[in-house]
Amino acid sequence: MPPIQTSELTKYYGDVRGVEDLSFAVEEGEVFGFLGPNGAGKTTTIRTLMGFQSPTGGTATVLGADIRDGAALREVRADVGYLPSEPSFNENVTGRRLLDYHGSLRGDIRSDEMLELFDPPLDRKVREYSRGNKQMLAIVMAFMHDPDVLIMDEPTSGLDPLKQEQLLEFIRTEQQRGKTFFFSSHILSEVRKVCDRVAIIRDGHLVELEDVESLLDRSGKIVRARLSGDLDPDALALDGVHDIEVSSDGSEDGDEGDGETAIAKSEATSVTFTYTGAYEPMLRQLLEYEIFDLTIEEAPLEDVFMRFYGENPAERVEAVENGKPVDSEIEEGAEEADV
Ligand SMILES: Nc1ncnc2c1ncn2[C@@H]1O[C@H](COP(=O)(O)OP(=O)(O)OP(=O)(O)O)[C@@H](O)[C@H]1O
Repeated sequence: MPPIQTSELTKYYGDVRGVEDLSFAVEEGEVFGFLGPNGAGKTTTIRTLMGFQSPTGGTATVLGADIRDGAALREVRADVGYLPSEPSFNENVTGRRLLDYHGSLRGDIRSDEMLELFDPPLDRKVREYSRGNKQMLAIVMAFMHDPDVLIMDEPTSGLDPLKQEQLLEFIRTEQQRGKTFFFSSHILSEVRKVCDRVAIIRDGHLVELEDVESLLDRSGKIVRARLSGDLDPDALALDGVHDIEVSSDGSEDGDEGDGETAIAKSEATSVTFTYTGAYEPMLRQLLEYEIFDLTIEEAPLEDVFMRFYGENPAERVEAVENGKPVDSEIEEGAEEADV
C-alpha cells in the first residue's frame, strides 16, 4: 500500500471549499510535490492528512492508517514527520527545551546530526527567534525521530538561500535512504530540483499529476535565433512550432552595441518560438539563413505552471481529473479568505 493515498478527499469549511475529490497516491521513496496558487487547498490537504481536521467526504490513509481514525493515526505518528507552514511554539521556553520535549514524545534518533545542518540558537527563548530560526527548529523536530514519511507545508519558507539549498540537498539524500516526501510549494525551481512527480491543485481540485520530466518534455524547448535578412514567419510553420515571434533587430532592442553589432542589427531578424518537435527539420529550416545566434533551452517550469495557474480561464489547459473535465467556472470568492 502506498505510504499516502487519498480517495475523493473533500474538505469544506462550511460553504467554503477547501479541497474536493482529491485522489492520488504517493509511492514509497518518492518526492511528491504539491503545487498550487494561494488558496488552492494545499494546507487544507496537509492538515487533513495529519488528522488535525476531519474530511467532509472521501478519505485518505497515511502508512495504512485511516485519517478518520485518531487511534490508528496515533499509532503511525512515530513514523511520520510533519513540518507545518508556519511553525508556532511555546515562545517562553528555549529551543532546547522544546526539542527535549518533542524528543520525549516522538523519540530522538538524530537531532545532533540535524543540528549540524540546521542550527537555531537553542539556548535562547523561542520568542527571540527569527522566522528562519523557527523554521530550522521545526525542521529538526520533523526529522529528529527519523520518520519514514515526511509531510511538509512549504518547507523552505523563511530559510535563507543557503539553508534552502541545504534542505533540498538533505531531502535528496534522505530519499536515497528510502524516505517518502509529500510537500507543498510555490517555488518551481525547488520542485524541479527534488520532485519526482508533481500534483497541481487549483481551486481545490487536482488539475494535473505528472512526473516533472514529462511536464517539461510536453512543454517543449524555447528556441531563440538571430538570423540574417528578413524572415517570413510562414517559413517556420513546421509541426511543433508554437508562439512564434519575429522582430527585426533594432526595433525593440535599445542596445546600441559596437560597430559590428550595429551592422548585424540592420540585417538581422530575431525569432523566438516554442518547439515540441524533432530538432532536425527545425534546424534545416533555420539553416536556410545565416545564423548569428542560436539558443535552445528547456521551457521554464514557470510557463508550464502558468498554463495551469493562469488567472484567465481561457489560458488554462483543460483541467482533467479522473478522465472528466473539471468545471473551471468555479467561484473565486473563497480564495480571498485568509487561512
Ligand atoms: N479554517 C478555515 N476556515 C475557512 N476557510 C478556510 C480555512 N482554511 C482554509 N480555508 C479556505 O480553504 C481554501 C484553501 O485554503 P488553503 O489554506 O488550503 O490553501 P493553500 O493552497 O494552502 O494556500 P496558500 O498557498 O496561500 O497557503 C481557501 O479558500 C481558504 O480560504
